[in-house]
Amino acid sequence: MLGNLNHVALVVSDLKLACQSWQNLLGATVSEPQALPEHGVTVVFIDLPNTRIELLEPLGDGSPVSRFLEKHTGGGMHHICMNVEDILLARDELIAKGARILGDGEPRIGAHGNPVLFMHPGDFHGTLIELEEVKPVN
Ligand SMILES: CC[C@H](C(=O)O)C(=O)SCCNC(=O)CCNC(=O)[C@H](O)C(C)(C)COP(=O)(O)OP(=O)(O)OC[C@H]1O[C@@H](n2cnc3c(N)ncnc32)[C@H](O)[C@@H]1OP(=O)(O)O
Ligand SMILES: [Co+2]
Repeated sequence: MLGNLNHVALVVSDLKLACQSWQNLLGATVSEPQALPEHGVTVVFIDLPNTRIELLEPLGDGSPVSRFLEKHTGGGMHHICMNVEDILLARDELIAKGARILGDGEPRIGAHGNPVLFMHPGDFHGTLIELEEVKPVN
């Protein structure tokens, strides 16, 4: 089922300051901030040779990362995202095996314009997992 690591997501309390740290200390190239009100976050991506880092800041009331930030003052690692070729097939297989899909169970469009789903961290030993549908190029 699993493809490449798509991104590792870090929640930060101040996106502008976090971008400056990654740029100035690590020489990272940081994308322009993208507001995703439907997901309650503002996001930037940092491209690495083999994957991406996603920096997340809460956006609006009821952001899914607000409570995380309250518990982890200053921020921290929030989720990992892996590619799947067919997200509905992956979802149905996971449900059949007893795993819980967050939200209403339907994929939503993520930051890259692809369908995404989140799995309950309780089913993965305390790690929040995102799956993103990425079709193979050939
Ligand atoms: C899609 C756009 C973009 C992209 O990549 O394209 C993004 O990635 S947006 C990312 C933000 N969106 C989400 O995270 C959506 C899925 N998340 C959720 O639905 C919630 O955050 C949820 C259910 C994981 C937690 O909700 P909430 O914080 O309101 O609940 P609790 O604080 O009560 O937490 C319940 C339980 O889960 C543990 N928890 C929470 N967050 C994490 C985490 N990031 N990693 C590991 N575990 C986490 C929390 O500690 C609680 O555990 P418990 O044992 O019950 O105390
Ligand atoms: Co993500």
